[in-house]
Amino acid sequence: MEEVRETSAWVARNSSHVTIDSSGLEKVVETMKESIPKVEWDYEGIHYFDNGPLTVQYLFVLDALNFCFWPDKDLNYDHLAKGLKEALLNDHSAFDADRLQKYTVIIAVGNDNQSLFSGPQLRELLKWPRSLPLEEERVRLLHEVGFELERSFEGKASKLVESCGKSAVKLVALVTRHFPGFRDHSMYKGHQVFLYKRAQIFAADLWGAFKGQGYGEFNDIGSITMFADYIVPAVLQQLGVLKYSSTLANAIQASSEIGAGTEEEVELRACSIFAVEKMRELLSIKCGKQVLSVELDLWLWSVGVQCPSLQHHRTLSIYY
Ligand SMILES: Nc1nc2c(c(CN[C@H]3C=C[C@H](O)[C@@H]3O)cn2[C@@H]2O[C@H](COP(=O)(O)O)[C@@H](O)[C@H]2O)c(=O)[nH]1
Repeated sequence: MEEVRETSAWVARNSSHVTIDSSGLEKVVETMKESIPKVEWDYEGIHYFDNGPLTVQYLFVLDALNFCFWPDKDLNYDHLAKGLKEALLNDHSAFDADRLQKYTVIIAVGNDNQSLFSGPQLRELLKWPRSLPLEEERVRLLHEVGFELERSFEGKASKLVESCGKSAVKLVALVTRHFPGFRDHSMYKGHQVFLYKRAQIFAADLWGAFKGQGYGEFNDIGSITMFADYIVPAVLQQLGVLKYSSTLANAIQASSEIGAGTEEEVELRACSIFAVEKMRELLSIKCGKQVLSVELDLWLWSVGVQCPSLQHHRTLSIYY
């Protein structure tokens, strides 16, 4: 993911609101000298897994919807992973490409209070009692996944993965080429910046779930960067690796929304990618330890979600 690395580095070099504190970074690396924290993929035991193509379909649907849980304070990633797992256990064809194109949202209600749309509703699939954040977008993205899988990959996410010849880089390129909803990029000070959070986490989820074998075998897993979400930047800030301008720090503290595509938002995400790359480099130079960004990400993310007081930035976005 050279373009993710390069454009994030450009943002970090030109940033106005977020900086990377090299002494903070060194301190964190110092604490990791003895042992690098290792977190098992699915340490929570919440994902569907059957070691076959249905798991690939599950992970692709999961990562198509893996964004923006915070507007509902009771909702989080676990609900999505578990809800989709349960749906699949109840009905093995729930994520068939034709079915994905039929999920609906209550957009309009008729005079008799009946939904004007038939078809199963996404929130029923997830057994969520009220509307989901960005629900219309979630339904639109499900349709896009179903439509394009049917059109180009015989309806199967496993075919998409098979066509990448064990390359995570190719997988990310193919996913972003075929599925516009995964094209996570921004304009920043006149430069196009690539972040590709959901496309990259799909490759990482395959790698983690299949333990680097079968559908999860990638010869270039080291090319994937961390996944720029809203949890890891907050953890990096808490660890003293990221420093925010006082205006940005106050906005996050006050839970004010940070607009999608603003300088602040792009910097929070891009500087996180750059900081994790630096952390990885430093671990290699100082301790001779080779770590993957994916492994650092999973550790940082698990620290963040276990800290209920963590204040993260709030952006309405379909990308993370
Ligand atoms: N950087 C990074 N971000 C991640 C994940 C995951 C889940 N990965 C699973 C795969 C295997 C593991 O066992 C994990 O269970 C979700 N997120 C992001 O977090 C946010 C949700 O937070 P909250 O609202 O508190 O649930 C939201 O932006 C979501 O997209 C990750 O791994 N890394």
